[in-house]
Amino acid sequence: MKKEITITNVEVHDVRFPTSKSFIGSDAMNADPDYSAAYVILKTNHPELEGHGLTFTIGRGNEICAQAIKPLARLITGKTLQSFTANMGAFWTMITGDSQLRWLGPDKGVMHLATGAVVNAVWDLYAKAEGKPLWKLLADMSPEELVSCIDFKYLTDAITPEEALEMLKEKENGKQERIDHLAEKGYPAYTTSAGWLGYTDNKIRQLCREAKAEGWKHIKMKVGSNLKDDVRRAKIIREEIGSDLKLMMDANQKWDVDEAVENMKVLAQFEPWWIEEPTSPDDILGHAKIAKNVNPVLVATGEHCHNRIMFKQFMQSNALGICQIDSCRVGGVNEVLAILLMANKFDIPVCPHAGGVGLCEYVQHLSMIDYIAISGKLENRVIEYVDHLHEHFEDPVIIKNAAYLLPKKPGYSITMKPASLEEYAFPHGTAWKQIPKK
Ligand SMILES: C[C@H](O)[C@@H](O)CC(=O)C(=O)O
Ligand SMILES: [Mg+2]
Repeated sequence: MKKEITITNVEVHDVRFPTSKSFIGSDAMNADPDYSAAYVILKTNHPELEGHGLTFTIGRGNEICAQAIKPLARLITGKTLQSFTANMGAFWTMITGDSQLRWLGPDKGVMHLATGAVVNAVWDLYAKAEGKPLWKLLADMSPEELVSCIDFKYLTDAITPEEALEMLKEKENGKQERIDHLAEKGYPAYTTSAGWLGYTDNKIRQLCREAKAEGWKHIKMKVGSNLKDDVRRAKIIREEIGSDLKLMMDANQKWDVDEAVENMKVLAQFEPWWIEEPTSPDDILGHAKIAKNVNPVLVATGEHCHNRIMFKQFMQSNALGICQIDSCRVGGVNEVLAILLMANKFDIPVCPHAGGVGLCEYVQHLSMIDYIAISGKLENRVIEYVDHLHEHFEDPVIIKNAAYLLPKKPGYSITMKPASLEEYAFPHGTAWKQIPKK
């Protein structure tokens, strides 16, 4: 990075897509989500260079996230990008450690969602300034540089910086081969788009048939409405996809612990690979109990896991068989790196959450860096794919043969088209003009 880059202003946009109209994204808890983004643009002293980031919400409440970004914006406005990139770990500690804001967080709730948007926007700016896609920016870092991005506070009983360094050094060998592999084959993906809960049986049947014909090998369905419906829908899906394809189930926090175990005894006949969010995402011991009792079905969670410390406890207590990192539920790239390293230490596959707007664009970079530099593995790892709203991004994901292709353009792939930002601005964008506000 040759020129000095100063963040001169932070724009915040409340962007919402009326996905609830067609039940896109619907599940047992979220019957009518409007996929939304509290969206940040970092303006700099170089008009052609901006950092973009978002945090995902599902409609009402997006404005609260947008508001929460504003006090964080104060912490970075007027500062140079170089003052952050000189020590990305210190940057992250500064953003999450403000002595007056920290009563609202840190590491949880709206403040942490807002943190994810701002931190990711800084990483996007960093990657763009270096002319590299985010995965490449990270892949080009030395093990020491990667470790220095992470705040290990509260984690050292599970992983120390020294252990993390060792792990990363071990994976230095073979990095280029893994990049070449991704360039040729892409990173395996699964689809959630066939099984939203609000879809009719016929629609699910049709979408599963299409997904199989398109070459998808893994399909996720929503469960948790009521057991009879779950069984009927699972039967339809298995009829369409046969027994070779992997089926995953997502209850979106619907059940109590014992109810989850009982329901999974019935749903086990459909041979799900995992049951996702079977109960409250905060109930670590509950997940451990479920995991013990539904084995060999794995328990997956993470899209509502607030922070690295909770992930640590899920891993330490065998409560998690699949780790579903979320790119902006936690505080952005720095915190995700910590979670990826812990998952590697506990030998837990990472299959990121991407059911939302922009999440596929984000998480492809995270899984790719996991493969290239951290776990070095693809076995039992798939990135979620939802087939919605990619047309609003400048550098949308590309899926071929049920795999994400390696992103090539500089940045974190999260820049939305200006026309989309305008059209879907809430509440005054043209897309919202004819729609009654809920
Ligand atoms: C409300 C979202 O669509 C949610 O259902 C996504 C999700 O659980 C997933 O992608 O997994
Ligand atoms: Mg889910």
